[in-house]
Amino acid sequence: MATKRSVGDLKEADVKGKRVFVRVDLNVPLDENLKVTDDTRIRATVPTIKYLMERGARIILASHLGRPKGITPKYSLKPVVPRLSELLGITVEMANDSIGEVVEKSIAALPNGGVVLLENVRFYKEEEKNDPEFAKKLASLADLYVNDAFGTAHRAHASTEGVTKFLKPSVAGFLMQKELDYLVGAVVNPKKPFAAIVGGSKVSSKIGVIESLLEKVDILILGGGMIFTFYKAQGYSVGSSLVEEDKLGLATSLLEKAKTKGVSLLLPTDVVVADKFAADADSKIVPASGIPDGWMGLDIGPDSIKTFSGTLESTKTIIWNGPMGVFEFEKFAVGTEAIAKKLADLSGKGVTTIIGGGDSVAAVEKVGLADKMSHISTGGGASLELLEGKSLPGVLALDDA
Ligand SMILES: Nc1ncnc2c1ncn2[C@@H]1O[C@H](COP(=O)(O)OP(=O)(O)O)[C@@H](O)[C@H]1O
Ligand SMILES: O=C(OP(=O)(O)O)[C@H](O)COP(=O)(O)O
Repeated sequence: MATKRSVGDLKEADVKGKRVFVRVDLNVPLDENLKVTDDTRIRATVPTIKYLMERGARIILASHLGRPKGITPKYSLKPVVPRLSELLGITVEMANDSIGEVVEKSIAALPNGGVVLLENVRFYKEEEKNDPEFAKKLASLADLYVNDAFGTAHRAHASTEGVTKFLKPSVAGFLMQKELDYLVGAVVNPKKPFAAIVGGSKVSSKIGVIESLLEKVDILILGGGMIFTFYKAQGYSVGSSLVEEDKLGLATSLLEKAKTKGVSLLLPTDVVVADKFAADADSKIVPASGIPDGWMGLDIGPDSIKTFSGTLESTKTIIWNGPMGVFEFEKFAVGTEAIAKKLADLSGKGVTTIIGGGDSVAAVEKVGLADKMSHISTGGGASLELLEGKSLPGVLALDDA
């Protein structure tokens, strides 16, 4: 496994009275009223923050939320503050920016053990560009750097990678360490047969991962928004379903590669289609090859659930990232919930089950099955890239142990 695990240890850092910049992943799902619908990622940040609070550090939290283009109020991190404050037992202060004078003033006023949350770092385009000037500005806010954002460790951005060039020491937080310890162990030498289930909506960033997954897994099950690019590549009509037109060639070559490698690549054979993207849409079940014009696929159908469940029976390790459908709408949550139940059931029979990703974990939490799984990971894309054998830039950038 290329990703290093022996990263600098937070326990060796002297933090009393120091300004500690902690990159966390608070990219949580919000509903239309901007209410947090799953707090897994917030809870996961608590051990590192509490540890620093107890040792008198002055804590500066930074995160992104969503994929905003410039300053966008609906992607503010403000909705996270009440739950975070409750979990930490203090009032977390919210800054209105992530760099600059206002932020510097809030930090100067922070008492030992105090916590300030910076506004969404992606409100600056420089964050995703990993702009060195922006990274320098972030670095200037603090005396040391802790990366606890495992969910964003596969992104080489200013607050996950660039900042470490200007702020030392740069060490891993407890969540980062825990995720690496578990996932590297579980995927380097998985018990076989090994299956990956990939769905969700981040098609363009995850379809590329499939190529490497075909080298690692025995079974690959696809669902969610991922499938329509594969259908279209096979000449099926997909109505108004989510399709990445520029990935049709890649989809065709992946189907070929799976055959050559002897990997069972399973696509749903039936889908639940909707006449609009809404909770109260009209819906019907159609064969995968027959999505009518004007309809969009929002869930996998009952035959697919049956086939997927049967196939998973034979496995010893399963990693799942990306919901099977738009589970936020009850009507289209059936496939995701059925797969969650299947994995919980297999977990009880000794199969290693790993669920990763903000929305996938939210779906499993929603049906109350999270504690039945072997490992709940705060990273979807990050855990898939680890599985591919890739180095995670956010981890590579940290000091060596
Ligand atoms: N068929 C589909 N069409 C559009 N969106 C979908 C479809 N199936 C699932 N999704 C959406 O995918 C989103 C989660 O995708 P993603 O971010 O890739 O997962 P994760 O956060 O678990 O990594 C969910 O909000 C869900 O509604
Ligand atoms: O939610 C995340 O990734 P995930 O959906 O793959 O788990 C991370 O916060 C990274 O977000 P990004 O994929 O917008 O860089």
